[in-house]
Amino acid sequence: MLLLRAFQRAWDKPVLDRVGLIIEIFNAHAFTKEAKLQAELAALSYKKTRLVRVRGPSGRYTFGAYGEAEVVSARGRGSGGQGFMSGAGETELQLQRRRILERRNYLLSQIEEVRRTRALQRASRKRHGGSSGQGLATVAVVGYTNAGKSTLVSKLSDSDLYSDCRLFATVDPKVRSAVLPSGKKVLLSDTVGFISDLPVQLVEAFHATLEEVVEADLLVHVVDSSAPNLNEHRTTVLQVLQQIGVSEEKLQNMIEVWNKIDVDEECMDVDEYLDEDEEADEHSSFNGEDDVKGYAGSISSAENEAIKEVDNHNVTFVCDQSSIDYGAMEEKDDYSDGWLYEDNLVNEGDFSSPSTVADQQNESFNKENVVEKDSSLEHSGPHVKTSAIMGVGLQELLELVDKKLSVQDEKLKTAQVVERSIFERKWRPFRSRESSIDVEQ
Ligand SMILES: Nc1nc2c(ncn2[C@@H]2O[C@H](COP(=O)(O)OP(=O)(O)OP(=O)(O)O)[C@@H](O)[C@H]2O)c(=O)[nH]1
Ligand SMILES: [Mg+2]
Repeated sequence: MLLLRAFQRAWDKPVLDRVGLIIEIFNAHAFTKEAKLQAELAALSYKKTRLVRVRGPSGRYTFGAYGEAEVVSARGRGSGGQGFMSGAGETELQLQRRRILERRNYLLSQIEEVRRTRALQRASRKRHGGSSGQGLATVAVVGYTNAGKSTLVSKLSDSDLYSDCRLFATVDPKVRSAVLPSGKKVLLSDTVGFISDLPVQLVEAFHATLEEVVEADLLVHVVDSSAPNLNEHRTTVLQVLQQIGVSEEKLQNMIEVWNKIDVDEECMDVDEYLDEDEEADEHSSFNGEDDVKGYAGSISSAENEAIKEVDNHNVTFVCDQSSIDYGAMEEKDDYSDGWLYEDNLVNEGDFSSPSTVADQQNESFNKENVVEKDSSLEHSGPHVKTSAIMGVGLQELLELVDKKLSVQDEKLKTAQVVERSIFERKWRPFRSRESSIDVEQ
């Protein structure tokens, strides 16, 4: 934190660490009431831990987040003298904390209301969604940020969801309907992308969004197959899914989509981007300060651009689309051949018993992760290779979704029949020979 302030003073510009930057981006992309509430909550939780002593525009000392006013000194927190609000019986720091807490409680109550509304909407969708009065199954599309979830959902549902080569293009879930090859209608839920080391403030703030995932009938995990550290992305997504309470059964049943097969390397990787100056930081003269993660350190032109854009509330992720060779893709004859794979999730006997689905999938994934990136993707589970942007592999994906949902339907029907037959059986008092024996007087 000290280092951040030093940079801030030296450059006379706001300097953000990783968490701060992510929260700023969420804020900049929040348009709906729900997203705005959640982003403010995250910002507030972040601010609470970073209150420092500042001199306001009036010259009065108070506590605030650095960047709000001139930082004077962090000393004197909770002390008497100027730190006290006269007659209020609480220090300035306590006052600021109380204000944050009050606002936080208000936001939480609002978010709770949004959550209730969402639950009602979900229940209604489930009950009345289908044209025949039947409920609709929900398929949540999850994955690391920038994997291509929104592009995929748009293509599958023939709609136009916002997608962009930037961090967290989607900050609130959107539901669109799609028709499966069997003619069955389903709801596709486009969700917020995950990121490694998801700031704790964001996990809490986006809980309402994550509920969509927990409640879905089926999950589709979109992996950006062109990302240099896709293994890490994959692990992150599986871990977050477990953390938010997705059942092991649902994880086992999850379909994996290896997207962006048309490109080897497109966007600069999200983590590379965020972590780059962590590395730079290590080589800076401030080496050893461990609480600086993101944008402090030597500033490359791309990062400089990002900081400026955050400042203007127009955060952009630098991306080079020129590496995509669309012409070459169009020349290929048959895209559908070999897009669909259905290997077993875990090749029993090959691996030492991993404890969770995440472990299992990753062990399987890592085992095959040899030098060549393409082969690293083989044998990790039921998966479909797609290029969402070019509409390749979508039919295969829909077929797999169709198949998975009908298997689930069958299981559900069988379970219901078994349950009914148990409950419909009449109960008769148990009669044994002993019960007819007279008790001796
Ligand atoms: N080359 C290529 N680019 C793709 C493909 N799918 C998506 N993209 C691009 O990848 C970028 C991110 O796509 P989005 O659909 O916004 O990704 P997302 O997973 O929804 O991202 P967040 O909402 O930020 O989590 C955009 O620039 C898309 O045009 C694909 O199959 N091939
Ligand atoms: Mg998106």
